[in-house]
Amino acid sequence: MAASASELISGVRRAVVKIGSSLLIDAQTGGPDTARFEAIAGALARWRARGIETVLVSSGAVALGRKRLNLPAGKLALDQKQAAAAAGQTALMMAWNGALEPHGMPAAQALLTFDDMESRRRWLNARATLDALLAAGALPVINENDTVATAELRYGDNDRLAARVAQMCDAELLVLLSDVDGLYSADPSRVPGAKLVAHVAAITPEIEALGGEPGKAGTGTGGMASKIAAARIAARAGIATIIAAGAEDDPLDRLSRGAPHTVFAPETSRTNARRSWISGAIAPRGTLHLDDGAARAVRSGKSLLPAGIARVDGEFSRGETVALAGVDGAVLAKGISAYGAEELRRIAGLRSADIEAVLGYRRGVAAIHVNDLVLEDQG
Ligand SMILES: Nc1ncnc2c1ncn2[C@@H]1O[C@H](COP(=O)(O)OP(=O)(O)O)[C@@H](O)[C@H]1O
Ligand SMILES: N[C@@H](CCC(=O)OP(=O)(O)O)C(=O)O
Repeated sequence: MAASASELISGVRRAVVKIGSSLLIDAQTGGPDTARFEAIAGALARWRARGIETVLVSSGAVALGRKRLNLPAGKLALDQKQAAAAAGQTALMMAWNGALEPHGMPAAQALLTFDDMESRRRWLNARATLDALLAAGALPVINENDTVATAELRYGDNDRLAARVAQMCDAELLVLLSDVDGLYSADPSRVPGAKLVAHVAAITPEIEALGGEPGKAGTGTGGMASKIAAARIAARAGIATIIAAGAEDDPLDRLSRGAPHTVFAPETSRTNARRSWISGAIAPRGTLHLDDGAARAVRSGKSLLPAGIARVDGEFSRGETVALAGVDGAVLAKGISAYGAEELRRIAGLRSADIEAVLGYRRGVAAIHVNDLVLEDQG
């Protein structure tokens, strides 16, 4: 049986909620729709009270900036769009600050580029920052850094960015709030009688065809095609996606009470997705030679501590995939190193408590966290 939204939500610890421009802009004034910001902030606060941490991905900068800079309606040139994003982003964050502050959730802006998401090292940095923000009780509010993004290297829609953020911060659920309450058999704004698709088990070409032309929608840029593309990224990473209407008093709580929506099921588990990513690493950039105790610990499902590393071969940065070899030289696992090769050479053989004294900082207790390790026979 397919899991309903309420079942999915009840098991979630961390989620990414993306909200589209069409919901946040007051159609009359072109400015922020304050009531909508407040409604979403309240919904996020109630999720937090239920123990669900959320990262918000908010569009709206270009639309708000267009108004602030008195730019014409219609398609903007790239440089105009970038200028609009710069002027609109401050208005967007002022609106989120005003809405979130009364709930004791400081809004923390993070502007990400395509490069941040696709380069492993920057990805790890961004992930660490988001973790730290959530641990400190802040609400990360993410947008694409449109002002510096180049035409070729940008998502352009926040749906796919949100899916990558969900993957990055190890969320179990991605919620795309829009002006439509799900995926329909045809664009409901044009085809009366179009039917809601409640559950998508697999993103087939027939499902993709329902997305229609990307970028045809009004205030938003992505349209349904980019939401389906986002759901696909999430599904492959083991994350469920829900598309639902955001124009309600509590759009998140309503989902638990059976409001209409579309669920896209994950294609795999999050652990399997991470494992296939690690074991698919074509050429590990280095080898960590372990002592017997460490090899036994890794085989029995524990993290690798620096204490058990006897030698480090190769040159690699933190976040890159390395092989783990036993005393006999045979590779027993692969994993994503939390430290670069140079750092590991300095802390190999040390107790975790001594890492900071040697490096001046500590990235983590483990050299490779168990979640980032795949035994050879599991690959
Ligand atoms: N098959 C479909 N089902 C639902 N909506 C669709 C479909 N095809 C196109 N759309 C359009 O996509 C719009 C949502 O995309 P968009 O305006 O970009 O939203 P957002 O600003 O939330 O990202 C809907 O309002 C609808 O007009
Ligand atoms: N970074 C852009 C996002 C544009 C975008 O994806 O819009 P939408 O389709 O409404 O989510 C902005 O803030 O305007």
